[in-house]
Amino acid sequence: MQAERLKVIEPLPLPLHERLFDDGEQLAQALAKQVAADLRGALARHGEACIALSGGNTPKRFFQALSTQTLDWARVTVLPIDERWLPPEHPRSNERLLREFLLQHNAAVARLLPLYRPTETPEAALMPVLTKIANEGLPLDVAVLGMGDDGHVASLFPDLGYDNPALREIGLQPRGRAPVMSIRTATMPEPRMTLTLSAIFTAPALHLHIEGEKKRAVLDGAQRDPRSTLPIRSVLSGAPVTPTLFWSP
Ligand SMILES: O=C(O)[C@H](O)[C@@H](O)[C@H](O)[C@H](O)COP(=O)(O)O
Repeated sequence: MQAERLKVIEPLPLPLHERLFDDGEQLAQALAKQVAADLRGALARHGEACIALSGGNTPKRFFQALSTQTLDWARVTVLPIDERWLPPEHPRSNERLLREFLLQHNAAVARLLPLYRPTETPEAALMPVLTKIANEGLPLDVAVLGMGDDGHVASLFPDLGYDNPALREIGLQPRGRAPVMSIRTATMPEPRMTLTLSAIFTAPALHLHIEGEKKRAVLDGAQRDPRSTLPIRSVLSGAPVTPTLFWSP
């Protein structure tokens, strides 16, 4: 009798809608149009809209394109998805990034809900920030996530919880966890405040804005490997809606 041949079944990649562009400028224009449509839909449905946006370098062109979109920005609330614990005038501040690149032109009248407070540490400001975000910023209507080369999203880094596994639960569990947490990581120069996936996943419109081959390879690996522990894998596996990837080389 022929020995039974065990067929190795490759795990299916996690679901992800994909919109691919030739360059960052085309991506920025398309993402701005999509997000503007998402915001108009939220405004039509419930008279206001709340959007959470990642910081870093990638989103600058997108923010500039979004700032000129026509919609009722006065009824839009903007949150940084995370914040480096630095004053808003610091060049690395995500609040500064939003004020300089998004809250201009048509979007100048939008309301910003910053995560930063002038306290020595993010832990000292956690409860007032968490309360304000929970009461005035959630649920989200739109969230746009970036990703680091190491597969981090927001300020949820791969070493999250290395010294306290409970932190990994708080940050990466898809629901039922605190919406905001303070983060310390060996890979970044300053402590952070970040939305958790519990908060990010309240957005019915969830977009990933990722550029470059290196990040694409990290994303593909996390999408296909069920053993991946990268935070981006937690986004793809836990999101209640299928995210849309906006990618260019
Ligand atoms: O504060 C931050 O750094 C961001 O919120 C972070 O999550 C960002 O999306 C990635 O680090 C990618 O950053 P770049 O776009 O600069 O590569």
